[in-house]
Amino acid sequence: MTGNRKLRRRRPDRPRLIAHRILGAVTQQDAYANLETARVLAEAGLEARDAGFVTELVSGTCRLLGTYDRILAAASGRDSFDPALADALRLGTHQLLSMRVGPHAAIATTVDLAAATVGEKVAGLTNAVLRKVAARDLEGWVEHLARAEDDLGRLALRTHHPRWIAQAYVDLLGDEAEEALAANNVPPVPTLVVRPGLASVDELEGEPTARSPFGARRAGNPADVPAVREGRAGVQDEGSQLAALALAETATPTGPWLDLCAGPGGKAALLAGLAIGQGSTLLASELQPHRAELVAQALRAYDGPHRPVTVAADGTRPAWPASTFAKVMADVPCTGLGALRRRPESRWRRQPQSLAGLVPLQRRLLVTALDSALPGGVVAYVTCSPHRDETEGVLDAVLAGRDDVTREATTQLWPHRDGTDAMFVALLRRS
Ligand SMILES: C[S@@+](CC[C@H](N)C(=O)[O-])C[C@H]1O[C@@H](n2cnc3c(N)ncnc32)[C@H](O)[C@@H]1O
Repeated sequence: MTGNRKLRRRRPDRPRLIAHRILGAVTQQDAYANLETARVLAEAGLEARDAGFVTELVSGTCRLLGTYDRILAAASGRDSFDPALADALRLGTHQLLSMRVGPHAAIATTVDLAAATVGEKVAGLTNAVLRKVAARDLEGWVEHLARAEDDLGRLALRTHHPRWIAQAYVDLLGDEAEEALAANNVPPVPTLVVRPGLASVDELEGEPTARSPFGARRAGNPADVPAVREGRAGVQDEGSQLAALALAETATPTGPWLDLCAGPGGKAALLAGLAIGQGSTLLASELQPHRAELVAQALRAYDGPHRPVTVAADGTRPAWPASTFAKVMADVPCTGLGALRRRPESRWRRQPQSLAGLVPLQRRLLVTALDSALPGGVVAYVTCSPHRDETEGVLDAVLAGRDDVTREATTQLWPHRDGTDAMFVALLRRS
């Protein structure tokens, strides 16, 4: 590269530089794309149009990351790149294949970005690889790569999921799996929820949710809604609202309520208001102190004699006597395979081995939840994953050893059927 050509290199534009920084935090430091985007944009002071461009660039790139990596490998003949170069190429690929950015602009701006963030030495490689990527559209690439695949591999490629997740969906849904997987590629409109007794649904300024009487869908920044800013409302998927409602509406003896795995506090915030409405008090318990702090924040607007209590505690070693609670929410840590619409990078980060680590914990937490319930009390076992190992598998293993528990109802929600996260809810009554 001569000195003259170096002088002609443009500085990358700020939105693309910011998108590159956010993507680096996601791919190299395990940040969550949506949280990192919100954090960086809050400080960046970009115009709304540029902020929208960054959000689409990052979330779209993360959602199709595995597909783009396969395209880049095929286009370059290389299995790996310097991490910062890989991120620049991924962003360029998303602009070429999934955004309305012209090929010349997508390639030229990505070459500038790679040169500025990695070094002038990668400019030629970036240009050459992206020209090859631009030779096909996304559908063409998927068809090209699918030639070497079996049926499951083709389904995974077409819907932009890793093979093991496509397999789990096929196991659950058969022919309906493709529709369900495709629904994970459509980002949902944010859903807001009131704290019962503290705000009305009208105050959410959105379209009321179909099944939860406490929610409304509203595009835009939730913090623009006064009730959200004041802690009298929050953000919560309708499926999560329905899980809390199912427990709250089940007839039980009188007694306090427990949320065993409460962080960051979505279900606890709804349950706390519903408990107050029934003359009860919610104890919200969460293992991680910083997440317990988020729960306390979510519950901050409640007051009065039945106001909720938050503690940081290990749910497998309860800090309360057995047989104490009328209603127990066990919303256990899970793979989150049911919330892929809202967490764009999650499908590529999770591995099948994640299940092996989570299932024993899920079983232990369910045992504690059941032991914590009063005779006649009800436990809601909830996952935001439809994976059989985390749902029916855990129930089978735990309930096989207990004759004091009756299964009353099971619900599996799906984005493509219900417009919610794929939340699993089982109601279990202790005798
Ligand atoms: C699926 S999230 C709960 C979501 C929450 N119910 C809501 O609606 O916002 C699971 C939570 O369980 C917590 N957790 C993990 N292990 C735990 C344990 N041994 N005891 C209690 N909580 C635990 C995690 O830190 C995480 O916050």
